[in-house]
Amino acid sequence: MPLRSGFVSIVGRPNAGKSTLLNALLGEKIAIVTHKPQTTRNRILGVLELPIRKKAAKDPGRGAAQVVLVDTPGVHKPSSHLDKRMMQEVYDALESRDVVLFIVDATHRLPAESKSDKPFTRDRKAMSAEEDTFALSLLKNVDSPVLLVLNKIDSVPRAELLPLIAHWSEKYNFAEVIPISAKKKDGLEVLLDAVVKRLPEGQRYFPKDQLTDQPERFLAAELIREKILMFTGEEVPYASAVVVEAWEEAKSKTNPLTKISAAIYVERTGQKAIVIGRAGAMLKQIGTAARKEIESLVGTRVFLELFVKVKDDWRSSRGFVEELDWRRQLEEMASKQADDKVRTKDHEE
Ligand SMILES: Nc1nc2c(ncn2[C@@H]2O[C@H](COP(=O)(O)OP(=O)(O)OP(=O)(O)O)[C@@H](O)[C@H]2O)c(=O)[nH]1
Repeated sequence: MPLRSGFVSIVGRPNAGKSTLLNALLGEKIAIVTHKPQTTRNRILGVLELPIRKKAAKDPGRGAAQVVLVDTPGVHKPSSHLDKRMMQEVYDALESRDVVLFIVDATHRLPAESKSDKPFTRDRKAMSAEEDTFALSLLKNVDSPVLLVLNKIDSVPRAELLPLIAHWSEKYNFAEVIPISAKKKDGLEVLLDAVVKRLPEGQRYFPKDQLTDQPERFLAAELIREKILMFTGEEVPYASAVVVEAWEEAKSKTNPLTKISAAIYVERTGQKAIVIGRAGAMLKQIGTAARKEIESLVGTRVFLELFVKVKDDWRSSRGFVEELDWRRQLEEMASKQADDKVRTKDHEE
């Protein structure tokens, strides 16, 4: 059976569980996850290699496939430059895709239910018709099949799923509806079957053993940002950005140590004080938690140095927001390396 391959974009409102789904499908953490909305800022590719699954009694089997998953920032109406950049990442991810997964949080109550006197718990917010309509509007020009993925079914009584499916199916002609729990890894095989059968036959886009297009250096920055999101409150998570400024590979083979130095940018001095904490306690907590995860990512001990810098209103600065884009940082690093090589050559001549 020939290989199937293609790009599959995961889109949906903030907090729907897109990054959790990406990590669950890959079996590795390549995207950070928090309970705070708008955690993901850039689109991230995850490459999933699927071997053949042989036919069995009740299983029609599945051919081999390479599924390139594209995680995207949550769909929201942009206000700052950062928001606009995040939404551009969503638009880019929707262009010429083979399949789109539109993921919704099944714990959100239907608008009709919201009017009832059932009390809402923190985890069961009402749907916002306006935000959902905005998210759906992005699918207007999508030619590829769109699957509706109802996530978080572990937290919703089964009986509540049918009205939810009816509600969404009225709004868009989804190719299929698939209930899952990304957190509990429930329904993922059914989802993959539905995806793979819609992919064209073709070559691999990435080498067989490549997991993501995002280099370790940038995932490390994301892991630091994840800890800031986890440990700080109020506006600080949204006003923070992390840039790895230096990365020194381990030299010793016997007891390898990777040295990393990263800057945490915030928008105001008050936020800087929060990130540093009393006697540096908060920064230490962020650093220790991030270091542990980076160590398991790179497979060596890690020395992590963190600095906190204030950049007034950086989210509204187009230039700075562009600089944060890791694809752009990568290009700049490559061109600097090329310049350095030329300079060394000049020197030798
Ligand atoms: N109960 C339950 N919670 C889930 C499930 N999937 C994700 N979550 C939780 O939902 C929250 C948001 O998950 P993310 O994966 O960061 O969501 P996202 O859509 O990538 O969010 P943004 O980056 O804001 O767009 C986290 O607290 C997850 O643990 C699920 O299947 N069940």
